[in-house]
Amino acid sequence: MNKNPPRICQSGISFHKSKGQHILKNPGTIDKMVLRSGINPTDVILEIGPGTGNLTNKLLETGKKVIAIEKDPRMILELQRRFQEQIISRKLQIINEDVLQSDFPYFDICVANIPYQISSPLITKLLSHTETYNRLWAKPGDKHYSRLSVNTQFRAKVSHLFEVGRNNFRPPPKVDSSVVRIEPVKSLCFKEWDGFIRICFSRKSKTLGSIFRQKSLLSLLENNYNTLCQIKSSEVCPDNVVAQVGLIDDDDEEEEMEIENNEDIMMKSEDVGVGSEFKNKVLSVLKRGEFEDKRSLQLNQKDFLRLLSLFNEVGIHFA
Ligand SMILES: C[S@@+](CC[C@H](N)C(=O)[O-])C[C@H]1O[C@@H](n2cnc3c(N)ncnc32)[C@H](O)[C@@H]1O
Repeated sequence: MNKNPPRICQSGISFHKSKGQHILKNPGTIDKMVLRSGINPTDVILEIGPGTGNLTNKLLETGKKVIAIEKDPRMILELQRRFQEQIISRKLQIINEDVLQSDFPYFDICVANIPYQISSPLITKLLSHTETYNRLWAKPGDKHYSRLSVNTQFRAKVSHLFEVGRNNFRPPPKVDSSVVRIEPVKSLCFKEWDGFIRICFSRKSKTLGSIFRQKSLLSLLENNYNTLCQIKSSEVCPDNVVAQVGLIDDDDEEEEMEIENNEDIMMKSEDVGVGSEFKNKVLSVLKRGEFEDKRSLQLNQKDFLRLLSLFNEVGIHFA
């Protein structure tokens, strides 16, 4: 006999715990989730696992476009029955797929009551990372703190919003839940940020003063600087030229890179010798921000942003 029989709960559909089908039955919790998710006026919303559509309904009430990915065909039929009008007016798009196997459509914000079984791979997929959480959220001073931590926290801000007790679900799961907001940060050019962070973490144990004194690095930065100055004076489209002098390849796998040994960087750096004027410019930025004697392992997100903007202020760029 089946010890864990499915229970009939809504519109004649039996919910399977094995598929993570715990339907939110408390309208207050749904309202609060939508309210606190911080949806912007132009956002396209992605909902993962809409089930019978209780959260979908509230999301549609915001007037935004909703794209819902659901694996269970029985739920799809129910959604099609419940939201005929919104499907016709293209306010709701339903995709009948396993979210872990499907390519994400374009979306600005993801609001979902996600199935517990897939929460880890799903969040990993959402953040496009495969690393462990320790490394993702490590802070300065933690043993896991690395270029990866800084880059992930650059891309996403994570905050805990509120708790939802297990009795708000039908059937109730074994544990209470948390509503968490994972907010991708879009403001800065990631390529430039990543180029800069790679350099800062190239020799973790060294001070920034010693890293930025390396001839190969100074020569590379000076080449970039001169090219940008030429672009400015001749009004050539900067994007094209900056791409040609791109500092460092996008290789997220390498956590630590020794600049001295990195042929990739050396190859891109034409050995033109470093003018002392340029070297002074770089060192004066470090001095101005009091970064010369600091090590990357001690710095947080704000410190890195401040140093990058000090470099940018004097025309030094990293992408
Ligand atoms: C926790 S229920 C949430 C239902 C509804 N959104 C609510 O708030 O009441 C999770 C839903 O995710 C669906 N689901 C489970 N695994 C999935 C997967 N791999 N891809 C897409 N949907 C999945 C289940 O069928 C179920 O409808």
